[in-house]
Amino acid sequence: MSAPIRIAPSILSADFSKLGEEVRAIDAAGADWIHCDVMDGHFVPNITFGPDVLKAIRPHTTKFFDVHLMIAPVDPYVEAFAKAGADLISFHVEAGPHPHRTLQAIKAQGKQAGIVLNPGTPAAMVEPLLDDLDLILLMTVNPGFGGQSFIHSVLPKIAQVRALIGERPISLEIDGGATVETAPLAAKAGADVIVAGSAVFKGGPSAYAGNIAAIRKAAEAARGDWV
Ligand SMILES: O=C(CO)[C@H](O)[C@H](O)COP(=O)(O)O
Repeated sequence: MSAPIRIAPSILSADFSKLGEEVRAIDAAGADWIHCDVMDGHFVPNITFGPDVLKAIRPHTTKFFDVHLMIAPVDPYVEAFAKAGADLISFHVEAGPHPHRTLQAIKAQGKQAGIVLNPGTPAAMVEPLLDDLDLILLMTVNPGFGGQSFIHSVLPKIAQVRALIGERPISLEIDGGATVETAPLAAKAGADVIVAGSAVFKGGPSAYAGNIAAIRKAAEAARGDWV
């Protein structure tokens, strides 16, 4: 039996002038997780927010905070993001030479841990880490900006990672360019968590519930029976 598809709106596409309100709106609209994109202007060519902003929005929802660190180095900031309210912290395997050490640091904070692979990074990079992971995030755009187009050549890697996961309780998330057209392709290949920014936030708050429901319906209809 496959896990249900979860939709994780990326607040990168929210109105930053009223983030608390936006988080409440996507919670009410049916978001499963809240995806928080942290960018440092060094690992990726954009800057978003740090632990203080995460802490400020945390009281606005009880939903699962899925914190995606696009930063290097990672280890000096793990504790701050954990204390700010992250439920899961993911980081890029490309961000440093000691991913296993970083996973241990996240687990030591009592949080779930995830590893992220850029589109150009092979599936095999997750293999030595499988027993320590709660989530694998495959980027379907090059990280740094919302509103980019889904990179279709990542689809075979989604299937490869799904096969590597086997029966382990690891979520397989995709991030970037997810729409009602592309989310089903990812779900069919093996993804069970869909991050979507522009496709959720387009049209303003009155459209959020419809946008989330449409992505969920399309992905659920296409998903594979992986486990
Ligand atoms: O991590 C990200 C970019 O690095 C974003 O989460 C991602 O791009 C989502 O935005 P969109 O759905 O608009 O592509």
